[in-house]
Amino acid sequence: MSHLIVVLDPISPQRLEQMHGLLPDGFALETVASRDPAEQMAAAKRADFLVTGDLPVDAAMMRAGAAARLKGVHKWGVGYDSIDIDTAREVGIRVMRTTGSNARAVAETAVTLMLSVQRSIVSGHEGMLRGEWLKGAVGPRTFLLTGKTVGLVGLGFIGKNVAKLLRGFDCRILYTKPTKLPADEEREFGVEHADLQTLLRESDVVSLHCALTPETRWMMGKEQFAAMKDGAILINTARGGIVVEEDLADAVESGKLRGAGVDVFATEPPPAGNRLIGLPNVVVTPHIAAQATDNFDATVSRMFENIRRVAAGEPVPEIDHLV
Ligand SMILES: NC(=O)c1ccc[n+]([C@@H]2O[C@H](COP(=O)([O-])OP(=O)(O)OC[C@H]3O[C@@H](n4cnc5c(N)ncnc54)[C@H](O)[C@@H]3O)[C@@H](O)[C@H]2O)c1
Ligand SMILES: O=C(O)[C@H](O)COP(=O)(O)O
Repeated sequence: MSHLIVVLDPISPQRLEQMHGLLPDGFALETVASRDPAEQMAAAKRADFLVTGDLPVDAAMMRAGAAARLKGVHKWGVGYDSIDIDTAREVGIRVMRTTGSNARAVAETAVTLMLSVQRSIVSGHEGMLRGEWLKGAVGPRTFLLTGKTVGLVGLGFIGKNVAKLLRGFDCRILYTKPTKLPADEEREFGVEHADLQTLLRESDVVSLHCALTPETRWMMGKEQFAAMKDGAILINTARGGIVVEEDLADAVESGKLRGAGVDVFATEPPPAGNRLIGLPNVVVTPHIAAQATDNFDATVSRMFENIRRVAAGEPVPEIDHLV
């Protein structure tokens, strides 16, 4: 009997062909061509397994899927804030992810955004495209990353990779998370634990690397930006819902913060009029931090293996198992 895997996010024909090449025996693969909720719901009703990147799998889809033939939902990546895992548990649908699979890619993006803002790369580039030679104007707004204090909010797979990448920059690295790392791990990654207030007060660069949860939703707002160092920068490659975007725009516009690097938005794609897009020294990217063509085959193979295991009644490795 063939099991049907449906990928909710639209993907290119080339990627789909690559995925077909990695499909285990006894499985068929389809994608949904649009982000239309009715088509997403129809997919939940015909699939044995759903794969989702950023498209939500909500309670209604879980229930409709469970009433039909849905057995599992696999997050393509790590952050599962758009998957209703409470309902999945209630209706007996397995939820999985590929923990840590994109940590290096996201860490590289976070450091790239830090450098882009510190070194005024994008404002210089945009000036050149407009035919303007901004050497004199941009120069005074250009700083080193070397030697700065970087505060990491969250120090899991991604935060640890950021700490490793920053080694060559001789930064002081602070981190905050609910449980402190053992001392030998702090030494290994060259990081010092701090509470959020201390981290905000002392960091030149604050970079977010925690999940979006009820505790972290809107965690970075007016009060937190006011507590940051004058002229500091904020990097967000975690989730848009952690940051009050209007407050961040105010903090940059007022000059309190010197800039920001933002890969993720509260609503994606961000609606027209989002103030972060177009602010000088706010570098924005379309949620691409996790993307790395180099990782594609390995991530897809791991996802398919997890799904194959559920279909065969075998355990999924603890690290990828959510529900
Ligand atoms: N932009 C992207 O494409 C992209 C890609 C991958 C992951 N992400 C986001 O990054 C997040 C982190 O990924 P990861 O693989 O490092 O996950 P992880 O689970 O390994 O690490 C999360 C860290 O956040 C910490 N944390 C939890 N609550 C916290 C709080 N209230 N304050 C501070 N820290 C807290 C945890 O202790 C842990 O250290 C994901 O949940 C996802 O939302 C974004
Ligand atoms: O959580 C993740 O792994 C990343 O944000 C990638 O997920 P996406 O498919 O939502 O971009």
